[in-house]
Amino acid sequence: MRIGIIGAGALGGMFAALFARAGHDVEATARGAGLAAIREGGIRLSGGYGSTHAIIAANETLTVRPDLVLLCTKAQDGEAALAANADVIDGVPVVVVQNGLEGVDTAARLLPRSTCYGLLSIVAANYTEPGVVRVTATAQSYLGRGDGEPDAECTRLAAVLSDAIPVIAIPGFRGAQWTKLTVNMLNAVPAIVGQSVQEVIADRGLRRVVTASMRECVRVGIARGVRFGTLQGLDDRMLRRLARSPLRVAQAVPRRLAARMGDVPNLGSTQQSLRRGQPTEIDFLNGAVVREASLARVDAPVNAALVALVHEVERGGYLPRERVLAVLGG
Ligand SMILES: NC(=O)C1=CN([C@@H]2O[C@H](COP(=O)(O)OP(=O)(O)OC[C@H]3O[C@@H](n4cnc5c(N)ncnc54)[C@H](OP(=O)(O)O)[C@@H]3O)[C@@H](O)[C@H]2O)C=CC1
Ligand SMILES: CC(C)(CO)C(=O)C(=O)O
Repeated sequence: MRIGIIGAGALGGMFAALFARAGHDVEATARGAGLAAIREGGIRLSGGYGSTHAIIAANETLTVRPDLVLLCTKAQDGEAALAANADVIDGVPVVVVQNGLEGVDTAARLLPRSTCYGLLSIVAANYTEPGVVRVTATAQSYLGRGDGEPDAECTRLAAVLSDAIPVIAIPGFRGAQWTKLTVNMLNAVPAIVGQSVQEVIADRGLRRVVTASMRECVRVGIARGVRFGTLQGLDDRMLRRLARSPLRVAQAVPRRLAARMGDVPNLGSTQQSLRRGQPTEIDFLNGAVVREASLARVDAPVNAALVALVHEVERGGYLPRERVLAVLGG
């Protein structure tokens, strides 16, 4: 199959290399140093899905109409990247590989003739240098759209994606996006202090802040009428319990999620942007919680404070852990 990958960074580079290894015909888009490196030396993938060196076509935009497109940019770049490729891909099925709540709706709005799905991935991929990706934790990924059962096309695409990594088609995709948003409460604190997810969760004080942001995310979801999807060992019942629990009890959830990442330090995708000197996706992660809270007319002070701290780091570098502890007043 001819597969177009828009944004060959961490996850996009991983998919491009794994689809090429599986015998698909891959064209990827990238920009700047990433594009130059892929054109010159291909993509070198290592880690959880094995090592492979993929020589693939790479351009600023797709030059050939594919049978399937994966949008793998950070959320803030999705709209511009789709618009730049719209002539070639409108009408082609699109899989949006993105965190946050908005990617699939954005793609469906920009590409009215395409059927757009979202892929929720808990794989941890580090884009260590241009053209080089290391998978530090493997995991099941989840494909879907909307609120209902997966349609036949979704099931077919899940099988195609499984040529690269294990993917299942799921019902209730919107609820699963909220569960993934809750998991992504793991991203902000490591990005603020410059440590791995595992280090942050091992730190009692920082873990309390991560737990508080997760609990707040779930409370906001409940206020918005969300039924949380089942993903990465979490489900609606568990998350509702987390929303009612004191932090001392609720911290079991981030602990379990970090344990599932294994021993290889995972920076998270937000901190990786910072290390490359780029703006982060935080307005689509903790920022989404703040926006949804405002729609539900409830407060989200922990998430609002974390968004502000990540923006401060974007401007001036990592902050001491005390600044994070101060979010909970201690
Ligand atoms: N990395 C991970 O482990 C995980 C990431 N995710 C989610 O997946 C999504 C992708 O994340 P990740 O792979 O880490 O992101 P990366 O930043 O590593 O990769 C995105 C790539 O897209 C490129 N890009 C941006 N705009 C364009 C454009 N207009 N044309 C061509 N290329 C473009 C970027 O280039 P440039 O470098 O120049 O900006 C970058 O190389 C995010 O929503 C993230 O939250 C989800 C689970 C795990
Ligand atoms: C699940 C996690 C934290 C994996 O790294 C992720 O989604 C991210 O880094 O954005």
